[in-house]
Amino acid sequence: MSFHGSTARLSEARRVAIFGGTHGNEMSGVALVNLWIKNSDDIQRRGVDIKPFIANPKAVEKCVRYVETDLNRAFTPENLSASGGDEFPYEVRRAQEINRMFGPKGSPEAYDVIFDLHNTTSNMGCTLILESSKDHFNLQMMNYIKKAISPASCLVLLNEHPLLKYSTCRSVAKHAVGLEVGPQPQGVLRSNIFEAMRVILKHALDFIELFNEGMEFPPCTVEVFRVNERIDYPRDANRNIIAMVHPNLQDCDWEPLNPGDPMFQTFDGKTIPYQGSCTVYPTFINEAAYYEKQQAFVTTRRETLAASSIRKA
Ligand SMILES: CC(=O)N[C@@H](CC(=O)O)C(=O)O
Ligand SMILES: [Zn+2]
Repeated sequence: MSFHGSTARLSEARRVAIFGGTHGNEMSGVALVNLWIKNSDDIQRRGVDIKPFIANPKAVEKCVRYVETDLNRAFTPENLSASGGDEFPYEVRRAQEINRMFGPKGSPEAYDVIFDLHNTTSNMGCTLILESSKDHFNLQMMNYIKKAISPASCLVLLNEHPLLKYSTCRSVAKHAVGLEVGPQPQGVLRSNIFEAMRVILKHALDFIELFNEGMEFPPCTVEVFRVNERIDYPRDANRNIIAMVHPNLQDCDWEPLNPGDPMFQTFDGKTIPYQGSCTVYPTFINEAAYYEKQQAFVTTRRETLAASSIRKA
């Protein structure tokens, strides 16, 4: 990235991938990517090579999140640099293959953008997930999408936490964009969720086309929700869950949770309040896939990021 005046000059985004089925039971991404593999009319853009791709075909076939280990946690430097083969879990071998096809991660040959399509059982609506607050291309894309879909809304989750960040499939690309749409049960297709995902992708690809054509995007600000803390369910000495998300919190993703507000409800009816020190914005509330990760929800803090003006180099 170089600066002329205050405009960042960035290389164009010629190679773009759309991943569905990173988790085999999140059906909107699976259906959209399979549709686009058959007929790519919707995703053609001038001057951009766009590849729709099923990331975890074995998990899709079985309609499970993963076969042996979570593919969206597998793109660690250790996994990607390991040599050998058969002794590794299927998803680790698949991560190495994806890294060869779309990476190598961190190299100049890597794909420019990877969109990774997910569904959540939480009531999160349309959420775009970023991994860096310093990626001005992605911040400008967020601003573009938010304006384009208005008055509908989509929120930006920033997962830049030193301990809570994980090694995603999309992190192979120079610009990683997660798209999380819910609520939708695992293994289920809902037309409204499918449609919301399709429309966001349409605007995202429009942004890339305009950028490649030389449009300058002026400075802007983007509201993001930065991942702050992971909250587990209350458990007994045997690690069994003893409470559920409180009815006042259930489905209230992105709404402020204040100290003292009800958070969990025990099986015998007692309320457990939130005891943090300030207002937070919970999300991924009661996500089905996160029971095994000991996570009832994640708290976020709202902040405003400044994006510099950008233009193709
Ligand atoms: C429900 C779900 O799978 N969420 C994604 C979020 C992401 O892509 O960062 C995950 O845990 O990998
Ligand atoms: Zn997922």
